[in-house]
Amino acid sequence: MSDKKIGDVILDVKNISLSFGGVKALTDISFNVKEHEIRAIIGPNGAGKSSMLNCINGVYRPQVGTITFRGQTFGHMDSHQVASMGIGRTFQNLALFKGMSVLDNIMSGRNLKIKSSIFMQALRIGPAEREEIMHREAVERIIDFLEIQAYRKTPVGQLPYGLQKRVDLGRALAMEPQVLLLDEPMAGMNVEEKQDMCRFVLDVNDEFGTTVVLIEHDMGVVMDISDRVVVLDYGKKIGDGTPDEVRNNEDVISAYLGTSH
Ligand SMILES: Nc1ncnc2c1ncn2[C@@H]1O[C@H](COP(=O)(O)OP(=O)(O)OP(=O)(O)O)[C@@H](O)[C@H]1O
Repeated sequence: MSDKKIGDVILDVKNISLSFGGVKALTDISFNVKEHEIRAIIGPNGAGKSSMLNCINGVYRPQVGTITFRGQTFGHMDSHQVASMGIGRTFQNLALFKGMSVLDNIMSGRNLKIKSSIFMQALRIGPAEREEIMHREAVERIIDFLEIQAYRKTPVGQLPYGLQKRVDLGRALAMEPQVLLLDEPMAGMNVEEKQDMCRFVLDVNDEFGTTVVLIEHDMGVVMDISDRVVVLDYGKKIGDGTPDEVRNNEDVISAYLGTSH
């Protein structure tokens, strides 16, 4: 990859195990993510990728293990706490407000940052008014950055799928996360949409310095944009390293790259 500066460990996943009844979704998974890195999690269907992301973002509660984010260790936190700490996410299945405009959807991502009371907001008085202007400016910057100015007022449900995914990214960026979790950001996209999304992920990483953790099935994309890759298979970690190291790992080749993915 480029000569960008990778920092210290920002997110440290240690010995995570997660079961659903008798199904072991994750067994003793450890890996870390360094500041400013693009870190991919790959693996065949059912390998445990989404489960891993959902442990980090507080949706699932692992039975064993810890996650340390910027020096703070937790076994489990709820999604709201995780988001407040600076871990943002996009969703595999879009969870946007389809009837609302692009602008309002991205604005909704700033909820965590809004400090004034609902009462002051409703009356638009004093600090609430100044705050609204500030949030609005931040959202407009994101809209410019993602090149969706032309659709600012368009209801999200009327946009093509690739643009909806871009709005989803915009909403996650609106909370100014330090770490961004992307669950299959290019799934269902055509080649051109994938290229655009790749460019935006790289730009977010480069221009905002945001650390990115992504699950992605498209191996070309993963190998192109990731600094390091962790590979899961049947809930276990079978590989961890640079794209080249992972590409040449025998276990990975037989478990994953040899399949039809
Ligand atoms: N909420 C749940 N309840 C029960 N089993 C679950 C749940 N979530 C995941 N699992 C099981 O845990 C295992 C790992 O699933 P997970 O969705 O994390 O894999 P994945 O690698 O993300 O797969 P895919 O690539 O198909 O999205 C699977 O056997 C799955 O059936």
